[in-house]
Amino acid sequence: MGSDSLGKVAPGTTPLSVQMVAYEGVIPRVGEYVILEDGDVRVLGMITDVIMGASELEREDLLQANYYDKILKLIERPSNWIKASIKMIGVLDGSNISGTPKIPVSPAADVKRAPTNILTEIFKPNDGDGIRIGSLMTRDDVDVYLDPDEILSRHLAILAVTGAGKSNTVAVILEEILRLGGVALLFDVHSEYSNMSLDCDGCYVETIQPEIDPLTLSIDEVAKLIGISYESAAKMYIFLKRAHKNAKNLLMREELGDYIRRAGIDGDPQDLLAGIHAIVKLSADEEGGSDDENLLRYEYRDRESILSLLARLEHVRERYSRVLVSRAGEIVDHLNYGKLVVVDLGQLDTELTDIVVGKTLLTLLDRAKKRRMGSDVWMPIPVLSVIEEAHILVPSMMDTYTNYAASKIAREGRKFGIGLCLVSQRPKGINTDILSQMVNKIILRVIEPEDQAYIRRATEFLSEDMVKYLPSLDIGEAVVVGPMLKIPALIKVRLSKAKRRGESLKARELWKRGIERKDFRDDYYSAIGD
Ligand SMILES: Nc1ncnc2c1ncn2[C@@H]1O[C@H](COP(=O)(O)OP(=O)(O)OP(=O)(O)O)[C@@H](O)[C@H]1O
Repeated sequence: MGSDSLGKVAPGTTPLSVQMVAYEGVIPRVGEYVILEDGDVRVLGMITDVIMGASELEREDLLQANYYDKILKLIERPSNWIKASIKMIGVLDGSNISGTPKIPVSPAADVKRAPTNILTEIFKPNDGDGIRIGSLMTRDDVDVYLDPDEILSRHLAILAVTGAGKSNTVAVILEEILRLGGVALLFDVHSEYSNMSLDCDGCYVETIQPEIDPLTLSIDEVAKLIGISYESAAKMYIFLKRAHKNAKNLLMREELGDYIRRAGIDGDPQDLLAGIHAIVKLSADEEGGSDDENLLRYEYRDRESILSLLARLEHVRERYSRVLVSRAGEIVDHLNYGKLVVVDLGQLDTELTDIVVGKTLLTLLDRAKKRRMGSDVWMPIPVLSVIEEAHILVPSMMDTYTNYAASKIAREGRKFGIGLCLVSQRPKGINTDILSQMVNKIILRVIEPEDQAYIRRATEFLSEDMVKYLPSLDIGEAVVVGPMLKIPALIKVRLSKAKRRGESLKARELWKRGIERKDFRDDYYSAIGD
């Protein structure tokens, strides 16, 4: 028996799985890659389960531990045996893998630990360079690379319970994409990545506070912003649509500023939302009977809808004044090669976040399409867009704007160079159609059986055997499936050197620092003279 020999195949084999019995003293590890040698045929497999027994203790009538003590006194050590289940991955030709064998491997075939050089060859980057995500969980001498082409064209989901290492995985992937000169856009819902620094030469990160020029909003986007739709409030929607159209016409004729001034509201003469607000306000003041064709005509019975629309516009303009900025540039204009743009959404509520993300994704796709069609719009492609907290923005039970935009990118992004990466701690809360189009998945620890079942249903390459590992994974350990890897793998994600805000709190250290600095509330207020 060589040092890499683990055991022999036990009788009762199938083309898809076998059991092995281990040599004495050898304990195979779950997740370990093995090679089954059957004559000239070499089959790569993975150990999916290990069971240990003790021959002298296996009589059915040994129902009390005292019996075990008595036997152990006689024999000192029981003769332990180990059996392991092996799932077949494919037939090996050198380091090339084809499909699973068509006939079962013969009993008593040798089972050996897969050699490092073969595994290194399997997990190395395709065209000389790739995304170095970490190493095999059972073999830290084997680096694992993901194929960026596949991530960009078949998308990616990173799923796990909180604290299992999702954000670190995102940081590693972004760092690697930028190292390759790539372009990335991250929607940072909790300001976790804002102002982070990445560990890669020549790459850079820009954190932007989102701003939207109301002029770039479609009528449906404005309606969403003020919380109405044709279905929920038909009259208001129709009045809004007319005001939107009239404001645009006035803006083109450079007359919008007059209306904004006449209405006595704050606003840049180019601010379309201020213009809509002005038109609705003047129409309310005129009680529907104005001769001015740019104002809204309405019957007295519809006054309630006009007043309600006015109240909503006032509320939205006041609430979102920091984001709705006339003449603001597009977020996608910040993208560049070797650059990560972090959109800091931490200060925004869910409704506005949804509009910013949905609108930016659609602009991204639109620009990429135009560039592809040869129009002279500049846009660096391909771009990986990352949505954190995907269960909020791309939910299964609600019709959000981001849902619409993400599903368009999931379907069409591949053709135009827009990849999507969804990150979530509540997989079952994500829209199932979109999740299943994230063909590549990195799944760190997932405990809830419902989440596991949901992921399983939405993942083409994920077997039951692999789902079994999910609850027991340690921080940073992950099941990785999809065409970004040649074969599914259990990996340990490497720790990124990026500095982020979202890392786990070190409570004792922070309290100690506070005590040392005498950082107490009363001292603080007396120091600032309050
Ligand atoms: N691969 C890893 N190796 C070692 N430590 C890790 C690894 N991944 C994450 N950690 C550590 O675990 C902690 C949590 O990681 P991280 O913030 O990435 O988890 P998360 O799943 O994104 O959590 P949350 O859902 O709360 O955002 C961090 O302090 C991080 O340093």
